Amino acid sequence: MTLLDVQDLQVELMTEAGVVRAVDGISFTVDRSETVTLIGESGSGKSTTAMAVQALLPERLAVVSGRCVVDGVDVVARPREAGKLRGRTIAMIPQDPMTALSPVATVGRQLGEVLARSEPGLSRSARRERATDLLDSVRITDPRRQLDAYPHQLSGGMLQRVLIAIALAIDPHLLVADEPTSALDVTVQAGILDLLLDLQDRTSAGILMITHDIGVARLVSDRVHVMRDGRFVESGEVEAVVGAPQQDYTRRLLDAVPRLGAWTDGGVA
Ligand SMILES: Nc1ncnc2c1ncn2[C@@H]1O[C@H](COP(=O)(O)OP(=O)(O)OP(=O)(O)O)[C@@H](O)[C@H]1O
Repeated sequence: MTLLDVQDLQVELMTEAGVVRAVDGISFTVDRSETVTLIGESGSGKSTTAMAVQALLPERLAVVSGRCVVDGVDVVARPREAGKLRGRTIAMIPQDPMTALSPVATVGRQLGEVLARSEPGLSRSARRERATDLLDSVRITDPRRQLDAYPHQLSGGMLQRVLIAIALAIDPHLLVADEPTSALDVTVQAGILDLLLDLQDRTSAGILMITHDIGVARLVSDRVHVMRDGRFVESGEVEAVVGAPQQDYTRRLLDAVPRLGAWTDGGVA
């Protein structure tokens, strides 16, 4: 069975300026062990899609139609059941690790709270062991000591590793990663992406990756969908799309990859 099956998804957002059709009839799938990337400029509808897949759009402000089936459950038709999938089947890796954790609780406590929900039978000491193993699995050195650290004591890259450990604590089938490296220093970005791929190998999770960065897409994706104004303008295997883009928009997106040298402020028209 396909892990995530999205068919003709449409999302209209009620904004102060009126109704915006943020997602306009897109269809795609993600299987276990597969990474599918939505790539596009800011405002193209990527994050709205990621939120719709998790039934996280505010009901009063968003009209969602189409099908969005996660592990056999259509989260558009049955948003209440989607709540049960979150934190069990679906986990999210957020964009900004600096603000995603509570500043007043230690890493160990925040990881422990997730474990207490996902594995209620664990004793306190077993939870601590499991939390240590999880930090170890995201390559945090001296994990036992880091359990007692507060978020402000860790770097952005370390915090993103902690958030990945928290996501993994529930053994998710589907990971939704919305720009997981864009808030991080370039020197640690590749390490985080490499870690995600390594964990995917071990867990067979499917990944829905959201990025505006063609370098990220190229590194992690099996397939990509290029998004513009709520629609897919081009889809395919990553090497085909990046190597021989068929659409002008994709070509301009590729050309917009920052290079050393002249700075142009053109964006992608
Ligand atoms: N809270 C909001 N209020 C008003 N408009 C919104 C809101 N959220 C999204 N939109 C609009 O919906 C459309 C899709 O936005 P979305 O955030 O999904 O795009 P995106 O590709 O993820 O961009 P970004 O990378 O900047 O997050 C845009 O036209 C955007 O202006």
